[in-house]
Amino acid sequence: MKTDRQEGAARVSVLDEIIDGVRADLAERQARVSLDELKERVAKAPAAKDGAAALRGDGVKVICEVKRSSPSKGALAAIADPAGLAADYEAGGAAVISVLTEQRRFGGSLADLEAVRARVDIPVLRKDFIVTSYQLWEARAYGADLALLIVAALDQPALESLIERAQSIGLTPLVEAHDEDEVERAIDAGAKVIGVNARNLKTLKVDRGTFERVAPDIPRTSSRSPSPASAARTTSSPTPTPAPTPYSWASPWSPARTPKPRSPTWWRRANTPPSGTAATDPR
Ligand SMILES: O=C(O)c1ccccc1NCC(=O)[C@H](O)[C@H](O)COP(=O)(O)O
Repeated sequence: MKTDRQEGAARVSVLDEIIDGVRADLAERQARVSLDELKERVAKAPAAKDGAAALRGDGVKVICEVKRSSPSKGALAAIADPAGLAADYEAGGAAVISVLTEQRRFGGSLADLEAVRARVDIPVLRKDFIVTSYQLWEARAYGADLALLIVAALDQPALESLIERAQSIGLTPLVEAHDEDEVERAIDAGAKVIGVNARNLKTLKVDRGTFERVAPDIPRTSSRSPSPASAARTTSSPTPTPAPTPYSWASPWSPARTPKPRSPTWWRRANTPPSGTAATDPR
């Protein structure tokens, strides 16, 4: 039987194409580096920094991004020295540094992540298209404290299991959603830090009203954020100042909007405060 993807090219989204490339690159890395090797490296690594704590609190917290190119914008900046750029971001007041590690469309690498980790003291996010726990181990092995999980890229069981796995190895999962349904999926899956991307990753269209529309659905006990690149863009400027974002990171629950009716289980789960992360792998 034909799948949706086989029936016609029109049904294959930009996100699908990116993930196909990510899986091909991942297969090569898995052939070179075993999971056990990654785990050994993680065991020797310093403990992860608290990514969620870095994003909580009053005022706007900015995630600054090391990103050379993107499918929507093409080439952005050559970034010969990603660690130097990250140090500039840190000096400029960034709360977290996001490092694109996807190679084909974004020009990133795990080497960039490692170099940034070695230079800055603030938490570092691995920004990629994570579809397996191997990539989470890689993230930790190369120094990430947070890892991006994109709801649109994962079915619900995979999302739940990757959130759990990330937490179990000390990573803070930053779960990215684009609409109300994805926010609900993120919360149901146990996300505590939710990023709202104004860009639909399947069509690349941007709707600047997205955060305002979906933020009221995110409980106060979660950190909510516009997507990293909405808050701070990669720049070749030597001393970039984090750009202001129109949205406060932890803006108060909007009384102007009545949240959708939710089940008692939803409310219990959504309002359970972050419990911290376990440092050990149960496996
Ligand atoms: O930015 C893209 O073109 C893009 C396309 C498909 C999947 C992901 C994509 N970007 C991921 C990012 O790293 C972006 O920083 C983030 O999504 C927001 O970027 P922007 O919409 O340009 O502010």
